[in-house]
Amino acid sequence: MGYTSTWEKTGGIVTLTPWLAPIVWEGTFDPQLIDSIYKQQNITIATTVFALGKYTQFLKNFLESAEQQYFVGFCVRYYIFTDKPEEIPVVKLGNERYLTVIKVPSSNRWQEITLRRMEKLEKLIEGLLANEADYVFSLDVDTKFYGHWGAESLGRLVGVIHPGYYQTSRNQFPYERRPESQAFVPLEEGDYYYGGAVIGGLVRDVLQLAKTCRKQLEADAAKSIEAVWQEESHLNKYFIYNKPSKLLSPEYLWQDFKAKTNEVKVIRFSQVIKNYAAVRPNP
Ligand SMILES: CC(=O)N[C@H]1[C@@H](OP(=O)(O)OP(=O)(O)OC[C@H]2O[C@@H](n3ccc(=O)[nH]c3=O)[C@H](O)[C@@H]2O)O[C@H](CO)[C@H](O)[C@@H]1O
Ligand SMILES: [Mn+2]
Repeated sequence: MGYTSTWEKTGGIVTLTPWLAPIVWEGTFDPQLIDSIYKQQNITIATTVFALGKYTQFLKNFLESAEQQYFVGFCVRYYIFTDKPEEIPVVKLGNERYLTVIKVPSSNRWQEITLRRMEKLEKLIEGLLANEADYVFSLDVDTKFYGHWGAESLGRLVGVIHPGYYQTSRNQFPYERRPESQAFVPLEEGDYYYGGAVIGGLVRDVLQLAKTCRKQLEADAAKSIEAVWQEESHLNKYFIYNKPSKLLSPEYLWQDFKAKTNEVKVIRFSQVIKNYAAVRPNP
């Protein structure tokens, strides 16, 4: 695909940030070409996913669809954090695809489960990932892959534009607005609103992100303050001062209940519809 055709196909869509990071949309890249470039490098992609309490029910669809769409042909190592190892489904994995289950304590607050992901990610990378993988993605489990997700998503530090806010103006972003929180963002700052469901990049860069957010979460906890969107708020703060080198468009994080729009030509990964009251341990 040539340079001109790239621009012709992207009508109406912003494909570069003001700091010249690509925003990945259908039509801006050639999936076969990019995959073939990265395949020569023999890389391993670690993928962490948390399934605590009733969220183990999402694993089967997550893993089965990932095997169809996610880094097909690459070495992928899944790390599943759970308090219920006996509920991990048996899913047939492709060649060079591995799954490790890591037992973690249960929690009766969903907010604690989501924010603890930063600490667990940090420890996992420090413990073993540094030698086992080149890139890492941390993904929500209440999701399903519907389309190709390959090497076009790789970069030093990768965030996803939240599907609910890609057409929203900055002052409407749901950043943490209380100055007491470490996640505080003033009204005149911020570039995009990123979703907490997808974080990626080189192992070293994701480690730095996880460590920083973990410390900020602890500082907040010491003051008995919890950011409005837990670790997602801290992630958004981090990305303002440590800009991602690549952004994924909402094609990489949609929501099943949302109607498809003109801009989004392909839905690759999407939050499934869930009954919050039925799956979460607390309101
Ligand atoms: C689309 C998106 O960006 N989603 C974010 C959003 O809400 P969500 O409604 O997507 O949050 P959620 O309930 O899916 O929780 C996030 C993740 O935590 C895990 N989990 C949660 C509860 C539980 O009982 N068991 C369990 O395992 C699971 O991996 C889940 O995917 O805000 C959260 C902030 O707290 C996270 O930043 C989510 O990533
Ligand atoms: Mn979710």
